[in-house]
Amino acid sequence: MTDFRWDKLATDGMSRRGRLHTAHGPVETPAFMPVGTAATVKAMAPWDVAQTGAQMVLGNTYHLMLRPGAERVAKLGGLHRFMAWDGPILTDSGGFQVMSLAQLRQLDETGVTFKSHIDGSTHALSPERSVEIQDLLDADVTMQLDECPPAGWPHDKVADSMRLSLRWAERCQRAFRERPGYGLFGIVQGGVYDDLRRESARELSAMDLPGYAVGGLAVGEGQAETFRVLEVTCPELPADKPRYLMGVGRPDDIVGAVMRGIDMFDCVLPTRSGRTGQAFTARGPINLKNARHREDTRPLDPNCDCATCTTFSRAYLHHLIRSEEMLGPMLLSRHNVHYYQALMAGLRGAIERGELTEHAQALAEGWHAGDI
Ligand SMILES: Nc1ccc2nc(N)nc(O)c2c1
Ligand SMILES: [Zn+2]
Repeated sequence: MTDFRWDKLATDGMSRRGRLHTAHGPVETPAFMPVGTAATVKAMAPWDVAQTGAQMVLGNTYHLMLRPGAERVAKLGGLHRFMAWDGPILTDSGGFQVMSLAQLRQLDETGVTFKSHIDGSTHALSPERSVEIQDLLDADVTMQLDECPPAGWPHDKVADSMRLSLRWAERCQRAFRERPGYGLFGIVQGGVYDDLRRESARELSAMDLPGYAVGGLAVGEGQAETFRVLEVTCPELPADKPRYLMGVGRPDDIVGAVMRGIDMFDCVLPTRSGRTGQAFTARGPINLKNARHREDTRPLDPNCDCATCTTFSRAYLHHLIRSEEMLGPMLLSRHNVHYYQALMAGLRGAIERGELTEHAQALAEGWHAGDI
């Protein structure tokens, strides 16, 4: 059984090309993890997800503890067998989802209690219970339970929240069941306050965890602030451990974050926007709902070799989305996740060649050129 570790293979400025080794296989970094919230990457079968080149997917403690239940998933053989994904899985710890989805939630030192958004039943999530749930799910990467302060909170409230998350990190580390190939990641908090970000990163670094996430971003602060926080935070994290920016983002967000030292990403954007007809292409995003596509026989993205782009015309995709046919979200989700994986593969190659700056420039020119 392999030990959980991240190998740094090359660097280019602040960016790194690496490889994460987990119980369920390797992950080339920089990596994008499609979000599989309720044990499915929405509208995609696991073989579709694998075909995009994705190696690791994300699951959610919050959703799975409510339905079908963590003990039930364990009884059914764990999340890998349940959803037929035999690659690595990272699960978020639930705190963020509770604050954004649950009703009547109460957060205090012990953890968070809340009512299910599904049936109103009451649940409690402590650092220990969150780690236990992620163990029951058999997640390769467990995320600490944390609090994600909403954008706009004042310094003193963010400081209290960040220090609570640090105490929860300690409790998660004590509760985590060490076994080869599995790791617990800490989550840096601190809002947009440099001093708090540095304190959180330094305290978590001292815990010598196998990986570090940067949380509390992608909450509406805007790209410039996101990048500024990364410029403050990443240098405070161990150079030989993977860094995961949670909930990010658009393609240009990802490129900028890789250039500032981030190795792992997850975001609902490629799947969620795919379901509404938005497609990411080398010439920027396009919306297939737009009437201009209704007789366009060209592929979605001539630079893309995915099954959607090599089989169907924009006219057909426009028809599917307009008709609200199930195949529309399926085909666009596949293309978008494929596009994100191709973006990551391009970034990995550019870092290996020491050409990330030029590569990022070329990508930005394409996106700004706009659709033809
Ligand atoms: N933008 C995000 C997305 C997911 C998060 N998950 C956790 N656990 N913590 C955060 O701060 C997050 C932020
Ligand atoms: Zn495509």
